[in-house]
Amino acid sequence: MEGRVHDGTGRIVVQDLTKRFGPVTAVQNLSFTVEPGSVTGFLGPNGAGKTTTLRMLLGLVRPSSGGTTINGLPFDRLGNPATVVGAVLEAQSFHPTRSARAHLRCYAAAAGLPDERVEQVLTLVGLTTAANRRAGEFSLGMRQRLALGTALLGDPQVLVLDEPSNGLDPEGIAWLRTFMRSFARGGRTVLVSSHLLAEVEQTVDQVVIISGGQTRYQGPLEDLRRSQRSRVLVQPADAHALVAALAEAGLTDVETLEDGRLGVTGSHTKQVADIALAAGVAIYGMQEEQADLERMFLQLTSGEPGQGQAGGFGGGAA
Ligand SMILES: Nc1ncnc2c1ncn2[C@@H]1O[C@H](COP(=O)(O)OP(=O)(O)OP(=O)(O)O)[C@@H](O)[C@H]1O
Repeated sequence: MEGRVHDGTGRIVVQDLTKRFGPVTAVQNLSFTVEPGSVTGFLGPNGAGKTTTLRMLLGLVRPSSGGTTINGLPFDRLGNPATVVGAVLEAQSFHPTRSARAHLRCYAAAAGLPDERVEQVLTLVGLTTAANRRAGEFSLGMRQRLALGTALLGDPQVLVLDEPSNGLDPEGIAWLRTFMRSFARGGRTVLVSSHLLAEVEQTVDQVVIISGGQTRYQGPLEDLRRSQRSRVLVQPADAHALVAALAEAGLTDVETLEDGRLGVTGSHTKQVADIALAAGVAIYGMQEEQADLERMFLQLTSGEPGQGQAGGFGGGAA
């Protein structure tokens, strides 16, 4: 397509990016890469610098230093950007009396796209029946769909969404999740920001976690999950005997909890039960404590700038 001058990959690269607003350093030496064919969650608490980073990526804010590229090019050299990257940022506003269809036609015309594309996009985002209604009367969920439709007009290779679940009902969230997945499955790139890991956990394959304007972790969500080792909580008749038997089997990361149970890290219920049986120790109760991703996310993001834990998890840290 005309204007699509790029390396063809759909890759997003953020390199040594820094943005200062007067005394506030919103983003500090941030580096990460977003690969095509996957949904990447861009995560961090409120004020972490997510929106500022996305605005720099989209050419809306000038970096103090460092830079960003999409398809190997900075935003202002993308030619016809609508065909490369579509974005839904926070606080989208529409002309209140203009219909959804008229709104999309307006943007399509500006990007040199035919009205036919507007009809395709209305179908894509499920707004066909509401197409002639005024955007001012739309619910928040419908406005989000319209914003997404606007972003998709140029059939972009890369989709950037800033906290898109805000204000969506469960049905809308489920729909968006399916949409993002299928978009990425076709080999395209999705970067979606959120301040809640739980919100995107079921959607994303990769995560970039930032806090205080710095990268805390970058890599597959699965690696992060794996790095959080689960624990078996066990109530034995004879704690001393079980601790000794576990140690003999190489399980030495064992602690005694306040309620008298043992917490065995790095094992699973079947292994602990087998060891107890072989040692002749009766077990009164046992339970596996699931890896708590949210707790890890909070740990990762609670550090101040300069206290990053990057490098400590899963080997994919930036
Ligand atoms: N135009 C601006 N002028 C001054 N400070 C700003 C400006 N934009 C952002 N900041 C500051 O930069 C920091 C990062 O803000 P940013 O909006 O990028 O974070 P965020 O991770 O997107 O948070 P949220 O989820 O709350 O939107 C904050 O301290 C914010 O107050």
